[in-house]
Amino acid sequence: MQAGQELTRLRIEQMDCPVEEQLIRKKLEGDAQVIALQFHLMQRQLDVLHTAGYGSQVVSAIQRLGMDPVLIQAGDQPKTLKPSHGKKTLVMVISAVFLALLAELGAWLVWPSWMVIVLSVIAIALTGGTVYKKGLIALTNRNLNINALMSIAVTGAVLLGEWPEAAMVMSLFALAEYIEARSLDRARRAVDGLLALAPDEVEVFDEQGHWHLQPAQTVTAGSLVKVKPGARIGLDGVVQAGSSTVNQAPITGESLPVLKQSGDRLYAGSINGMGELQYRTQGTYDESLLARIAISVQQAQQSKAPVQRFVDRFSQVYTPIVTFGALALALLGPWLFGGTWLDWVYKALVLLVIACPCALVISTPVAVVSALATAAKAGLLVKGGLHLERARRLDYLAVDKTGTITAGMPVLQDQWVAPAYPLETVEQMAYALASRSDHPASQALARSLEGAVSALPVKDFQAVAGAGVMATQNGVSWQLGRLSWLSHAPLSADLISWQKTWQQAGASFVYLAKAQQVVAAFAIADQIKSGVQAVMADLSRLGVKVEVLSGDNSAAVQHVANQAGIPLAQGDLLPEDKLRIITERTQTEGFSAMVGDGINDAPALAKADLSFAMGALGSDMAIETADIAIMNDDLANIPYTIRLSQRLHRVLVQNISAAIGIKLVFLALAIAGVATMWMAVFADVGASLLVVLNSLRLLKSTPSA
Ligand SMILES: Nc1ncnc2c1ncn2[C@@H]1O[C@H](COP(=O)(O)OP(=O)(O)OP(=O)(O)O)[C@@H](O)[C@H]1O
Ligand SMILES: [Zn+2]
Repeated sequence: MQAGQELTRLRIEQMDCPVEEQLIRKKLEGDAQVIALQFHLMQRQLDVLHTAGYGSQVVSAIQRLGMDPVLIQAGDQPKTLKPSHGKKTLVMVISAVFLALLAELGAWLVWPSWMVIVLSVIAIALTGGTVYKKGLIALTNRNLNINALMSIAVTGAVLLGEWPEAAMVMSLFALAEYIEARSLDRARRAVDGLLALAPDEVEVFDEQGHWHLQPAQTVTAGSLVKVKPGARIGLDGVVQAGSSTVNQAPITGESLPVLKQSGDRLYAGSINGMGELQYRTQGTYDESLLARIAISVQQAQQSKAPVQRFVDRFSQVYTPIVTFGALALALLGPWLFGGTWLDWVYKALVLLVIACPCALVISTPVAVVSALATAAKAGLLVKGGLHLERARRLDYLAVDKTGTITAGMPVLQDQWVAPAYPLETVEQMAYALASRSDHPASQALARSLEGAVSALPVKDFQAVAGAGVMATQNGVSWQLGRLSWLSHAPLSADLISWQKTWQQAGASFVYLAKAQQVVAAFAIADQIKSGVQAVMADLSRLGVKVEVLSGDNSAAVQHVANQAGIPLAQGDLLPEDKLRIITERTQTEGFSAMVGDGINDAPALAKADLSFAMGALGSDMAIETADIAIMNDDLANIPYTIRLSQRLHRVLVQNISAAIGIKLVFLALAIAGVATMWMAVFADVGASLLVVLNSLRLLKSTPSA
């Protein structure tokens, strides 16, 4: 935000349909003081960036649209919203439909006309209030939304003396709106449920030595927090005392509880098992993984899928054309085709009802949000509807080795030390460098040396992505990492033969150099993750070509690729090599994706058409760079994403064809003069309902392999 600007966040209960979004957009977008608008329809939230001090004018502008914006204070948690339509509304709507039916029956049985009129008037009165109010506001803002169209249609029918028709239109519309609102609530709650996982209060140890309850939002980093058996964990932290199995499914999607003991990490939103735990918080609530996920999911809902953008453009053209057509029909119909003027006005009204693009407009966001919620439940953090919609197009997938195909927990196998060189110095220096890095290779060394040696004090520590780590001691430089980075001197015959032996076993190597001279080498071996072969077979069934791109030595990479059943593999790649290869593949192999876990993958991830990050629990890089973060480290989530994307696409196509198809059929019927007005309403709201319910299918059932 720049100086002189202000952000106002509003919760607007009435803003539950794209129709209202349009209304607000029209009102505020022309305003020079309003800099940017961000709609979160599913949360019924609007963020307005405006010049400082203009907030109250924004609020009153929205109030003039007949809505009640409520200010959201910083730090307010996204809360589950009350369903927008209660039992009372349902009773009213059902009575209205019943009365309207009775009026239709009465008209058919030729009851006295006053009886038919009274029944109709009551039905309209029961349901028409809000429709007329919203419709009038829309009309005065020169907007033809569904409420405006319905108001005109019902008024027109009354003026034509078609009382039962008018009652039927109004009550059917109200009924459908009711069901639609309830269905939307369901999709909304699925997302809200994800966001409202952390408890509001946690038990914190204070300076006076007491435990007391405190809002999770106000707990500072480094506090000691206690969590009771069965309770939700409120903040990210590290276990200090106690042991318990913790269900991390809400964060990672993995269904089995994980044992947590002293030193293990805990994540806000997960559920404690049978033991009591005390943990030290790492960061504040807003810095927790859960809060960051919540932000991503919210942002994901805003980035529009291509289909949605098409729909937006379509409806911008479609509604004015049909509305204009209706007007033309009413005015010119009697002249051109004969018939009474009233007949043609009626036809025009039917056309107006059909003109509503509602079904089309809501068909995509509900589907996308439902799919996002389902993905999140499976431990997939998708950063935008766009990515989910495109995943089905995957032709090529580059995978890195360490941490993606392998477990990323290598173990030291053997070490080689230059003849006559003091072993103790090697070990102490290796430990000093390795213990400062979180690269899997360094971690393997650090683990094996931990406790056995003490680290030498070093200065100027530095990590070079895809190469290694370095530092100085007494002015001499020490390096730990890949060979090509730390030395160009020829290797001794002894080291070469030692290397050969371990290369055949598929080991990876890390070298230690003093002033660019190799003084030691370490062979480490990592295990391939279980189930990788099955995932690869699955991917090839889905028509995806897989290739390993790794920074590790080619022999080790080939070894792992063979085990995993991946035919293509390249090793010895620098981060910029990975980037170059991905750039080429996006041109030659079609839609190209990349999955990786380290900072050495970041440039390539950013370049790929679609990027997955593994092990999001470990590295921030994953959440920041990748389009889709796989929280639970499970590669099977990639074919899962492709299938979910295919389902999403099917639903979107079904929705759009149903919405347009139904409209076209009734358009034809209306022009032929066969469609009555309530049939048109049925078609419009029926289509809306159909697409909403169809979209909600994405909330259920997981796509199976
Ligand atoms: N921090 C580090 N500590 C020790 N060695 C490192 C470090 N960073 C890189 N290396 C060395 O450089 C090589 C390449 O590292 P890079 O991170 O690019 O790939 P990788 O993790 O081995 O494999 P992948 O690309 O499959 O994840 C490693 O195999 C290792 O030998
Ligand atoms: Zn509609």
